[in-house]
Amino acid sequence: MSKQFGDTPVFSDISFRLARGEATALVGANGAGKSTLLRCLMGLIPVTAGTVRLLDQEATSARPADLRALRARVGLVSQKHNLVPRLSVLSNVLHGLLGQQPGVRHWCHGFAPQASRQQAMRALEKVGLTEFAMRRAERLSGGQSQRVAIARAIVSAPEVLFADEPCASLDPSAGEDVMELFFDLARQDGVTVVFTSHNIDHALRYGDRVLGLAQGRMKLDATAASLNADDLRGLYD
Ligand SMILES: Nc1ncnc2c1ncn2[C@@H]1O[C@H](COP(=O)(O)OP(=O)(O)OP(=O)(O)O)[C@@H](O)[C@H]1O
Repeated sequence: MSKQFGDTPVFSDISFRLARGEATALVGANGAGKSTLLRCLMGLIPVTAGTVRLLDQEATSARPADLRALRARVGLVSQKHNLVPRLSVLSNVLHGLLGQQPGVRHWCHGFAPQASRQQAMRALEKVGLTEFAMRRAERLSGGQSQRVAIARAIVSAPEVLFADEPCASLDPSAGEDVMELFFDLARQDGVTVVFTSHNIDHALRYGDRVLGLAQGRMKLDATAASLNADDLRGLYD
């Protein structure tokens, strides 16, 4: 596939396959096109040429309703947690169910069906934050907020998780905790993960496979076990 904004190409003629249940690290310098590629994979923005097949469905030509159904099977963790600050932690986790069950009932925990609240509490349990369920999201630390964002991403039991620099805004220790937690949960449930990172060590440690974007091309596509840090540093030259 290829993607350009106006006349400016971001990447051209790239092609790759993601294996189910595997974690793929997407690396490359600032502006290489990692976030753009993730957004294309999720069908949030159109590709300029080529196709994206996601979970055995053609995402690029899907009708809006089919695309919505497809997105409901996918979770996203972004660099900034994007929680709604004035709402409770539990309400924020419930927002992860909006793709499957749209409507105001999943906006605020007070209106949510009991089954959904239980589902959200189970997700909070997985990230170790049940005691914070009723706390306003604005009163959490950065690390706690990112864990809530992970709970929001996994509450709908997605088959694929996309993570755009999930620990970029965290200090090294909190970042390590978030990465460990994220990958533990993904592996337990056999979820397919694609994550972007500027941390070469994380890419090699948490990725089964590494894709490297540079100069608009996929310069690297290999198993993490076959790569060393210098192979990845070459992408930043
Ligand atoms: N909506 C947009 N309109 C025009 N250009 C865009 C748009 N989004 C991204 N770009 C451009 O596309 C290129 C790739 O950006 P992208 O954010 O995908 O890179 P990245 O690899 O994720 O970078 P970083 O590591 O800094 O987050 C950049 O040159 C950026 O300016």
